[in-house]
Amino acid sequence: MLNLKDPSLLKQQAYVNGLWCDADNGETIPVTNPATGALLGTVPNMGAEEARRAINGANAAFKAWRGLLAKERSAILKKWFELMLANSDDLAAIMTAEQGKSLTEAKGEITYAASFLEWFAEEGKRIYGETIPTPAHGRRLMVTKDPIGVCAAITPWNFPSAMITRKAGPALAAGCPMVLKPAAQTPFSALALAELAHRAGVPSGIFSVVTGKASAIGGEMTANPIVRKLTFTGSTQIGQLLMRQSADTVKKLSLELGGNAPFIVFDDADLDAAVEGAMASKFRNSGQTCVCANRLYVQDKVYDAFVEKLRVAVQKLHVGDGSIAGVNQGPLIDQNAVAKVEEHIADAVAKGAKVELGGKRHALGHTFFEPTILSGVTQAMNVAREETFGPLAPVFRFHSDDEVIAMANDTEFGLASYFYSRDIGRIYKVAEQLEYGMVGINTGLISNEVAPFGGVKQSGLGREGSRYGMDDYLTVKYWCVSGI
Ligand SMILES: NC(=O)c1ccc[n+]([C@@H]2O[C@H](COP(=O)([O-])OP(=O)(O)OC[C@H]3O[C@@H](n4cnc5c(N)ncnc54)[C@H](O)[C@@H]3O)[C@@H](O)[C@H]2O)c1
Ligand SMILES: O=C[C@H](O)CS(=O)(=O)O
Repeated sequence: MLNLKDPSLLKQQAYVNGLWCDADNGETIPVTNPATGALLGTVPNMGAEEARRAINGANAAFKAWRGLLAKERSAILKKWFELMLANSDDLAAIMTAEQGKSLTEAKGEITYAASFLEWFAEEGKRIYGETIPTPAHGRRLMVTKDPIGVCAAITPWNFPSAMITRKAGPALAAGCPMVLKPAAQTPFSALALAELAHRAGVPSGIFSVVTGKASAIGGEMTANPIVRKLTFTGSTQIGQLLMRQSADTVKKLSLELGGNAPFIVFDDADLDAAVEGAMASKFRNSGQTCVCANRLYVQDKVYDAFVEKLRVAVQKLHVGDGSIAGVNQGPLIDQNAVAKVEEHIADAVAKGAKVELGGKRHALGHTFFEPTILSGVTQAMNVAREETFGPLAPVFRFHSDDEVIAMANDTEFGLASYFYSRDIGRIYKVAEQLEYGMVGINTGLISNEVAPFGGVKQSGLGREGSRYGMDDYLTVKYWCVSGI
């Protein structure tokens, strides 16, 4: 078992309407450590009935929560933020155990996750309306912004804490209750957040965590008319399903979906900086992030030098159990994830790519995989069209700016993109032509709480973080006052 400073943070029950509880039928689902396969514990295998109970509890608590002053909600969110930081070692240990990322990355995620609570604790106090110059005598026009109502959230396993607070922060700051279904692989991080929310004074029903049958819980969330907003982070495929399921009750949707990020290195780039950025973008969380560089495009004049520098850097990565000091590449989440990486490598090699480094399952076994570099990669290969979600760096060669912009945009995804150049004219031209929600220029790390995170095309709808992130939890009300 985990060696926590506060063992009470490891919860094996769901948190519904302020109470820790089991599934109605007593069923549980196991949670395992991907690095060892060891059983960490279990959580309730809940379904539609328990989800409905949480939604009803959220609805019952909504009026009082929205009735608080923004600064009163802010104080509770700030307390939650402080408790996350005060318990960051335990929260990180729980995350590393159930998700696999290194303790260093896990602690970084806790800080990142907590920053959304701090940010929206303040943003919630700045939800301004406006007056509109009247078009008619005797009338006054104005706009107020109101909390949208009960929100449902469904989150992925790769960032088990940040993907939750990036939703709960703005929702609660706006005055909305939230019912969350976390990923089955990483429920303990979500339940620890619920415990800290309780300690911070978040009232019963305002933040509930329902664990268990995804399709049953999601089915209730999408069909129940009390839920006015669904916010989802995960694959495009599931996002599309939830969008269809939400149509009958016309819910407001935030969708943070899949990516296929291009990482472009022009011949005028600082190559050492480009390699550093590629390492940060590609191998963070062992390549299991939605904004990972999925395709590395390098201009032909610097192609060989870049591949060699990248090889040197990748060789320094340390694969192992994320709880061990010095490890920076943990296991993949499951065997399906390993199979995806293997399939992308096999397909690329069969179509002419070369394995420059790695290329196979790691000697450690389980779901560990060798950090891998492929050269000679082309648009004809599956890795050019599909999100790998693993430690695979496929390097494509290109000749002209127009050619690489066309290749970079040749995808249904549009989340993150990156490029390295020191030519200001090229920087503006390329950034303006890339069809993505986010563009990293001379950097491989772009995520923070103050900037609008999100994509275009089939990478999603809406933005999270920043001042834009609050809009997704508000409705606009137009007042037309006559008889003045
Ligand atoms: N855009 C972003 O901010 C972002 C962030 C993280 C991950 N992602 C994407 O998420 C994917 C990897 O995460 P994942 O494997 O957890 O994705 P996933 O879509 O398989 O699962 C995401 C969540 O949806 C739930 N789910 C699955 N089927 C469901 C159903 N029928 N009804 C309701 N809920 C259901 C899962 O239990 C999980 O909680 C990748 O595509 C990645 O790009 C995107
Ligand atoms: O994987 C998706 C996350 O949004 C990654 S990030 O930490 O927000 O960049």
